[in-house]
Amino acid sequence: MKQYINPNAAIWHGRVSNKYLYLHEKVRCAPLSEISEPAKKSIALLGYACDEGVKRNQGRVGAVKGPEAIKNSLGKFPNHLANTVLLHDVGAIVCEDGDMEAAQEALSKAVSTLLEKKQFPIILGGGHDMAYGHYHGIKNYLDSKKEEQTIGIINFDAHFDLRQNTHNNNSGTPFYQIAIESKRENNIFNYLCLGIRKDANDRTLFQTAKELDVKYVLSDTFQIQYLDEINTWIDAFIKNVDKVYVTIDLDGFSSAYAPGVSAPSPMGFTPQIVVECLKTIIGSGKLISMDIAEMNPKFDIDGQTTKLAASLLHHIIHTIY
Ligand SMILES: N=CN[C@@H](CCC(=O)O)C(=O)O
Ligand SMILES: [Mn+2]
Ligand SMILES: [Mn+2]
Repeated sequence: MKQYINPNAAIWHGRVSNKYLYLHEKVRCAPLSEISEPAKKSIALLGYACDEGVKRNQGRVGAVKGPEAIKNSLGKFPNHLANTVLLHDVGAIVCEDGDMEAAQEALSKAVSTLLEKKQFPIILGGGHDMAYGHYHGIKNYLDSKKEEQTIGIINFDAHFDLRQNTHNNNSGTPFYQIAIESKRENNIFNYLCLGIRKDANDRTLFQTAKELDVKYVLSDTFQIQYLDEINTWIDAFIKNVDKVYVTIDLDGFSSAYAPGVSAPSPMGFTPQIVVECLKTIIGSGKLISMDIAEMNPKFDIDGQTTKLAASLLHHIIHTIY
């Protein structure tokens, strides 16, 4: 596959214990083609090293280096996974000659392959255009089972990413593209956004969200003191779908926590509320795949954003299994 690179073992390093105390000691680097159906539970980390969508959306580029930065940070974290749980680095999807659509297509195929091989995929980006490829990978996998399973998308984000793709596809259009395709195929578009900023989405985006029956929680309500209510909304959303795809756009976090993104949010949400919501979502047993988007090391300060992304990952991998 032209848009794919093998894992780079050199990025996994840290304290050496020789007792698997650290995740860089636990992780196994394996190209996608070498992943086989595991006897045990297995997590696969795949990069989406592409910021072409951010560039097309007039954003600040740099997210192409996001996946490696997150993996490198995660490697230094302690490993509390059971020996029976496997953790793989399966490399990254890359964008050749600005062909973002080919990268999305390659991502879609890679996600389907991982699900087919009974892995829990975690995709690390990269621009949020990866959501389009990621969603299709899940959908194609589920459709191949002919069980007509429905997918609910839960997006932690300051932005709807429902821009119309009249001029081009980019990091601001993935959920609009999914919505239009769902409509064409007579499928319900199940989309819940948590942390939407009124000062970062114009009136037409709110109007599009209304027309598409998008459920959302504004950033001023997406706070820990409203957790019970938020959990009620999440539960109600999940009840209506068979599988859940979670996507976390790092630019939804306050820039106090996540300065290393293309479009920072000074008044964004906290890590605490996201972690609590993730517990609810994972507890539902319906989470099929997830990603972390928009990591941009070029604008990070003292590695805070990579460390936040790695902390979230650490929490997730230790909660799902
Ligand atoms: N993926 C990000 N999308 C945002 C970017 C906002 C910005 O550049 O300020 C959007 O298009 O709304
Ligand atoms: Mn965003
Ligand atoms: Mn986004």
